[in-house]
Amino acid sequence: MQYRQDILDKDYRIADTPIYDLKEHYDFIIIGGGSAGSVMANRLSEIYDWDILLLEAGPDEFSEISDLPIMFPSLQLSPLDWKFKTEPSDYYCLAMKNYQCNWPRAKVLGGCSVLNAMLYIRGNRKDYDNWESYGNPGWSYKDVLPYFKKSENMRIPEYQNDYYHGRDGFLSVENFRYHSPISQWFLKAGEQMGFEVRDVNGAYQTGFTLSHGTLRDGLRCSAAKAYLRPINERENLDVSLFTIAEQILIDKGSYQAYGVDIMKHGIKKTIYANREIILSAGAIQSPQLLMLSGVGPKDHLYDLDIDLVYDSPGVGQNLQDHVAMGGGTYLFDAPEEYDDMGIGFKLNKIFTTENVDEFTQNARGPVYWLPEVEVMAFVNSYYQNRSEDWPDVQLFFASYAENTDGGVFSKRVAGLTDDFYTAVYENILYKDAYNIIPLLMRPKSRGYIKLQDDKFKTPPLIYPNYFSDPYDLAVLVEGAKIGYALSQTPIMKQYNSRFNTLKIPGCSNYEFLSDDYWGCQARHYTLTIYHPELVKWGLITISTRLWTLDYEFVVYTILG
Ligand SMILES: Cc1cc2nc3c(=O)[nH]c(=O)nc-3n(C[C@H](O)[C@H](O)[C@H](O)COP(=O)(O)OP(=O)(O)OC[C@H]3O[C@@H](n4cnc5c(N)ncnc54)[C@H](O)[C@@H]3O)c2cc1C
Repeated sequence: MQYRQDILDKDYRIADTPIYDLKEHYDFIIIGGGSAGSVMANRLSEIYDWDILLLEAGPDEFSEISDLPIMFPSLQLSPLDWKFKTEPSDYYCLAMKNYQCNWPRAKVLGGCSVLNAMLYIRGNRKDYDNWESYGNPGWSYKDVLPYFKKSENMRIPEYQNDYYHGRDGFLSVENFRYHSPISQWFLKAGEQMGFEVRDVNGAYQTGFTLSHGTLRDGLRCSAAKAYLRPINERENLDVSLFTIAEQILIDKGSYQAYGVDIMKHGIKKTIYANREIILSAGAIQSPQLLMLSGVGPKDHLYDLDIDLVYDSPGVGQNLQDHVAMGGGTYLFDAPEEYDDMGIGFKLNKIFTTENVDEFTQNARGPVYWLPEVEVMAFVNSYYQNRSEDWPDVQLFFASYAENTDGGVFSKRVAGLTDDFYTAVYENILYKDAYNIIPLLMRPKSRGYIKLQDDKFKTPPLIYPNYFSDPYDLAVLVEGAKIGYALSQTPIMKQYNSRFNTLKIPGCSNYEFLSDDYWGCQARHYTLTIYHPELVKWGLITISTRLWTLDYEFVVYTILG
């Protein structure tokens, strides 16, 4: 890394405020220095008169790895991951060890933006408009678009002057610097199926695109890099790393949150807020901390001997996720001009001294590659009104598959069992292959989160209840079939594209590639696309009673 001082970024790193330098009072205390917390710290500290404290349980990011797009999956299950797992199920995650899916969540300044796939994707126009129609002024598409533009530093030349994009924001957006030629096949295949190749963050969402990334000069642009490093000299902002907020202190009479008990390097301290406490500890730990602080379903808190502050049955409920189906592996014959290393991702082809030199000395090459999602598409399943631009399925196209990495990334992060991997991939190890992964845009199934005990360090119990609404499985199957149809387009057939015929163990009694087979595959190779959320927008204006949030995301009192 001595050649890449830009990655070390020494002058702009965030200094950790030692515990003995923390003040007793701040105007605002932000719990969780992830994507949301980093933005809040930046925006609030624009007001010089306000003192801000940002609390983050993890360290600063280890940029040597996290900055490199090719290393995307490697930080999962590392010390920067809380390493959550779903509770065992007999209906989904069946190909995973102990029937539990991994649910990575980052423990680092910048939060999940430090270990995410860097894909820059906005929500659909109609979703925002629906939120507003449920009684949440300020959340329509026309209202949120200016904020997307304000936050964005669009660096893709053709979009820089586009109405839908901004150039002056903190978060830079670029194309990935390296692509496999297969990415062009995917785009062509989309066109051959009648889709447009377009900016899916622009006027219309339905269509195909090369993935846009939250990248700066080809490297990851985490929320910490985007929003915190540029303001590292603001004197009214303290950032306390390695700091766990263990409890939010709430006055039982006024329901006003007034302080936070923290633990840093084994030392406890209470810090008080003059104005607001902002809870941005992510989708899992925000409800966990609320319940530990006495706000949650009263029976559950009673069972765990947690002192009830406010009976709020909605806390931990309404859990939903963009669930996906893994295992959409298609083999193909690489054109003759490519040697036996093929043209997609192969583990032994990437980590070579040549590629490392190319990266360190010329800032080029496969280190700048995100093979997992080279291209993405938003499409309508059979269940969705196709005249509307409101797709219900997203497809990820990877110039890589579980067999091409020898299981080093994919098997490990998904938690696939050895038996599953052996049955489905061992006979095709390192053969040219690509993946198509369908995921749901608007799942109907709802899960929940519960505490195991009254301690923050004990992971909460996560029940995603994937496919508890059968509609979700039906839509996902349709998404897989659209992916399959794409594999049969003339451009893909030109390379003898064919589905991996090694059957999923547990699904062999179903006719191969029938709807039942696809459904069985989804229930075995169930994948989180890492987007859990719990906010119930329909109730948001009264949700200060349920959730401590209102539509302005003010979190400082329970009753609004
Ligand atoms: C593997 C992966 C891939 C993803 N890919 C994409 C993608 O390509 N594109 C995309 O848009 N989204 C992606 N996401 C989702 C996206 O990154 C998250 O939705 C987003 O980062 C969540 O932001 P947040 O601020 O709500 O939570 P987080 O970013 O999770 O931040 C919460 C922070 O709070 C800290 N914290 C928790 N509890 C406490 C406590 N008690 N005290 C102090 N600190 C605490 C945590 O350590 C963490 O840093 C991905 C997520 C993952 C995990």
